[in-house]
Amino acid sequence: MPQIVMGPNQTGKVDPSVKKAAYTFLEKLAENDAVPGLHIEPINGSADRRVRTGRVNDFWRAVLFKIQGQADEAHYVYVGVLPHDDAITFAKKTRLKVNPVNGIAELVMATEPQPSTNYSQTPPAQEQAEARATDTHSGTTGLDLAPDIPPAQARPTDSRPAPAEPLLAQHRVTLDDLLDLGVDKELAEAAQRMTTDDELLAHVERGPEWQALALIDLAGGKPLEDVRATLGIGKVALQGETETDEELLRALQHDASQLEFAFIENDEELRKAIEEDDFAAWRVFLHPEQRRYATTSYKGAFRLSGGAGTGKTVVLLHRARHLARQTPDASILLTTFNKVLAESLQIDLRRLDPTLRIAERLGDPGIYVAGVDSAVSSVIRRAGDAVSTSGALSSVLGERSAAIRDRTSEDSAWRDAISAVGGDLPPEVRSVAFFQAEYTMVVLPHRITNEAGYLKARRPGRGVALDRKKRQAVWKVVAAYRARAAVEGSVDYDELASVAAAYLETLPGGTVDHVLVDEGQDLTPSKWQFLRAVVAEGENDLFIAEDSHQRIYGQRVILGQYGIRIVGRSRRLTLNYRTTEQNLRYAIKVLEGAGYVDMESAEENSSLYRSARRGPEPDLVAANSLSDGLDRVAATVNEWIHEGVAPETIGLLVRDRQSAQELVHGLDERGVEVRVVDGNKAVRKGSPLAMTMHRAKGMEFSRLVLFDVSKDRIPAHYAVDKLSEGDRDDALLRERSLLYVAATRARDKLVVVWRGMPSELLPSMR
Ligand SMILES: Nc1ncnc2c1ncn2[C@@H]1O[C@H](COP(=O)(O)OP(=O)(O)OP(=O)(O)O)[C@@H](O)[C@H]1O
Repeated sequence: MPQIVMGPNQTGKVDPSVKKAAYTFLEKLAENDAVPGLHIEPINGSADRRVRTGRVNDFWRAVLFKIQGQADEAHYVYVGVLPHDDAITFAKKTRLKVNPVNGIAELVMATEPQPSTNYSQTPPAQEQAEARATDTHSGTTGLDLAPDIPPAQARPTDSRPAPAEPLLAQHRVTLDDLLDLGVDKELAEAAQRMTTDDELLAHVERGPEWQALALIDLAGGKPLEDVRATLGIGKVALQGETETDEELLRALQHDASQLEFAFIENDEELRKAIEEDDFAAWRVFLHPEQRRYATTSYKGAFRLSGGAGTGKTVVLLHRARHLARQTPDASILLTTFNKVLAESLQIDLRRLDPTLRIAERLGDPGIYVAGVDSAVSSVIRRAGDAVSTSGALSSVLGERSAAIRDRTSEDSAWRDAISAVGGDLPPEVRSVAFFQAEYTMVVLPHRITNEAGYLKARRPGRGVALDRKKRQAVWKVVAAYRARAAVEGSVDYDELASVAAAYLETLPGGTVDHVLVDEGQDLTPSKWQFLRAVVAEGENDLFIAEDSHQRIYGQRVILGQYGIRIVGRSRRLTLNYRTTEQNLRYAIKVLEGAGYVDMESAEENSSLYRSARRGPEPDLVAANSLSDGLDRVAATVNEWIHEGVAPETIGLLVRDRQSAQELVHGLDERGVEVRVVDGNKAVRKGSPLAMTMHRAKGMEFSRLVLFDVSKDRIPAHYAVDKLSEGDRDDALLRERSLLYVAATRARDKLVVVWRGMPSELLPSMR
């Protein structure tokens, strides 16, 4: 059967019915390219002898490249559907070639603009260019389909008041470097003159995807050798002037070619790739780095860090599929911070590949997707009495009844324990936040069960120094907390994770073969000890996706302290697929000025984060009052809906639940219906969504409003007041991270609204 390869799509926005017709056409082609009615025809006078058009219906034609080679069956590279005449014009001047320097496959076109057309179902060039400017997978699209963007070299660079040093020159990247890498000469020469990110982005959108990404990285200061390594660029030698079919097929398999060309495995993949456009791109087109991390075998635990939106979750999903396919009987745990995020992982896993075996129980063959607390509970349930008879329970909590009937209500239990001990407590520890941190960071991970153990415990990084007397007072509170829980037969989530870890440590081997973790920065030591114990140390045991800049819960964790040895197996993704360069720059500024440390104790760095997409600058709205702010948001949301933005892709984020209710109520009064998303409730279509910034973790929106980012709201006083200095610094860091998480949920447009004085954490205000 012929092999279909999806290429850089040239279709632009079309009706769903056209996509459906294109899918039916390709489905037939993939079965048998000799079927009459497909009309696979060469074009007279075309620039590429391999180009073909095929009949989709009376009006539309598919544009394809047929590569026969020595094989019995041909490969067809599909680059889109166009109205009949446009398809012919386009097919005549487009060419699929092998880059002679590095062997990457590229779709290239003549440079003269295409005449505009009048067909009703295809958007005018302006719209196509706009669609591309906010397109996740912008590629060679529009080398000549974007006549509205003037060629960069035609721009009057000398009209600037004071010419700045070009970006590439700032990093000592020469024209020869670019040519040696394989960048097209014209693109390279123009890129050499670019002085701003925006200018460069506008320009590189016209080149093949790999060239765009290489230039963006180089302009951002990534060393040349790293760019080569990232894209897997080496040297090749073509046999002749033009490539053979075999050389072209090999080129299509190049890591960097797979940014734009994907070998389609089955009808389902084909349907998704066609019908869902860029929303499906993550399933089909991976960055070479993403592909590497999804498929490489590692001798032990691996840590993948990367800014918000760099595709860490995408890598995890692909890696889960890769491991499952490699060893169909393997048991894989795909886990994350909570149930909501786990559910969305499971949905995306099914989208990626509906044929994957989803395990019903932890340890069964297949992929078991669960929040880490559910995975803990399932170990405890399965262990039954052994939790106690193995000594696990007492090793963590001391001697107490094995009955676990309930979950401790942590806040009130700590409050009660603190007031029971009362006056003995030094002021710097007299807060629920202190005890929660002390308990999860010191007491539980060290499995301390009595005062003597606590008196000699090491407490690195805890901020508040405690002498013997203070420790004794603190232990009294811990003992009170535990005594009450023992009576009630309750445990908190971290206690349970510690008990499950202690139980698993008594068993030989692991419960699962592989563990994949998302949002690792928010897991506590007990959860890490559990995850360490659930899989035996060895090849591909733990793969951890995390971003220390996005830690919004708990304290900073150093993985090595909990038996997770990364030792050199740690990499970072830097290309943001979600948001525009403009939104990203703004979000990164939120982080500036604060010291972040990663999960291996190294300093975090956000300076290499880049986006290949452009969009408008964020709107910063200073409202006079709450009512004025609500008026402005109502007007903005109405405007977006009027423009045709799908309501459920509009997000409104606030600091806390009460503000979410106020916002919804206020907008309702102004005739704008908004739905609050809370807890585990699924997101429904039809209305803009309001939620807390915490709840928005892991989500994304096309248009986003951060509402009431006012001085008296963020940082939230209840999160930082009454803490010791050390704990307050960390709480402030989490507030900053929360704002970063919130701002990076925006794909295309970000609006930040405050009332009166803006939050001090906002970039422009510092
Ligand atoms: N190779 C790709 N091609 C197209 N889109 C991609 C690709 N990789 C990621 N994306 C898209 O980028 C967005 C962010 O991806 P993902 O959620 O995996 O990032 P993340 O690093 O986990 O983000 P966060 O840390 O903010 O949760 C998603 O919309 C995803 O579909």
